[in-house]
Amino acid sequence: MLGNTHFPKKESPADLQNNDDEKELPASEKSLLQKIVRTGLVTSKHDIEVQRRDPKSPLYSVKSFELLKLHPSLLKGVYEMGYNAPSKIQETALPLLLANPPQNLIAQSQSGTGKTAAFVLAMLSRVDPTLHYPQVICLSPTYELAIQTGEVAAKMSTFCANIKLRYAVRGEDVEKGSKLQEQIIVGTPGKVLDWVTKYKFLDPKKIKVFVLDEADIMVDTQGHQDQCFRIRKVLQESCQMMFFSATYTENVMRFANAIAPMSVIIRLKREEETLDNIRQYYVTCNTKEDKYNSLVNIYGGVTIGQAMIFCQTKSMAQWLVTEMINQGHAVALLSGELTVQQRISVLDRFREGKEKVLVTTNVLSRGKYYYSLRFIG
Ligand SMILES: Nc1ncnc2c1ncn2[C@@H]1O[C@H](COP(=O)(O)OP(=O)(O)OP(=O)(O)O)[C@@H](O)[C@H]1O
Repeated sequence: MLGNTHFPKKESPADLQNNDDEKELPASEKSLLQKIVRTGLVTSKHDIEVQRRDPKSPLYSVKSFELLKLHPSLLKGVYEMGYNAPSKIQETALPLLLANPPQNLIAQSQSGTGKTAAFVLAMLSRVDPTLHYPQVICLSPTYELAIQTGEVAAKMSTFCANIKLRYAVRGEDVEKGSKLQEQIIVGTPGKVLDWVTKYKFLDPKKIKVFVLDEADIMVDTQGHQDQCFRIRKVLQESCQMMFFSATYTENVMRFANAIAPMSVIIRLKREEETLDNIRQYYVTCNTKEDKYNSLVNIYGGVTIGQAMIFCQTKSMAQWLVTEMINQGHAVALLSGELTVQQRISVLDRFREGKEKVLVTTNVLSRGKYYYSLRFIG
């Protein structure tokens, strides 16, 4: 029984409590949300900590992208993205990632500090565009996170016409017996493992760079560690391992050392969390109409920049989208039935502000949400 009267005017209404005791968002969802709502780099006041096997070996850090001697087309892509200078983690990570002979790197820093941009730049500069077979594998824990990484790679390689990327995620099919021609494979562990070991769409011996991103989320995901190890096992010993994580627990480090032995380890201590623009509440409702009314009330009473609405079922999401469109809202639906390209385009439109409301099922969330609203900005 929810209606206008039940929605709070301001703080602390009896029937709308601060939802502090709600279960923590799944890490993959939190990470994705952070990427979507983020508008720029998270800067850090802390110093980088570096662990090397030989502390006497020189450690370079660069204050400009020019000093990295990147291919001009790649440098142009970096500037086109609006990056003027390397972030703190990039200052130290990039010279290590690009050094010859290649060396393994384990890097930990919180979300938003520039890890993705760092390893994407390294991946792109290690590729030989004249060779038409996979040379880089980059693993992400979920479909959506893989797409985010692929998008960064696509943007950064705008001026590198001959570098091609292929997603190895659910819904992407390759004709049996064929061989992939793209130099970069970005995907989830299960799909990549299938493509490498079961279908042999690519030759693992030709992989020069193996990237493991969001490794802390993988550690917590059933089966991912094992799948990563199985892919790792068929790669050459000389393959450069790049291991990235937002946190630095014992489990993550055990995983890191198994995937990327003899690594240089770099860490950047965490700044305060930056999600203070997200507050959580819940409203108790009995029917979907109640929930819809509650939603309408929220729209009536609160100034909302953008909202993400998580629904438990596809049919609920579809129903809600139709109702909201009828009310004149600019709404997008992100559902499991969309193709990779369609999902990318939906997320892009939302990020660009063309759509004010994103309704989604557990495509974006692993939790069980009933109209879990998330207001952004
Ligand atoms: N050198 C840079 N200068 C300006 N902006 C940058 C730079 N490097 C990255 N960014 C931007 O900062 C934001 C965070 O970067 P990035 O996604 O690489 O961080 P991250 O540590 O990988 O975080 P996450 O794991 O959440 O993706 C992005 O919007 C990215 O485009």
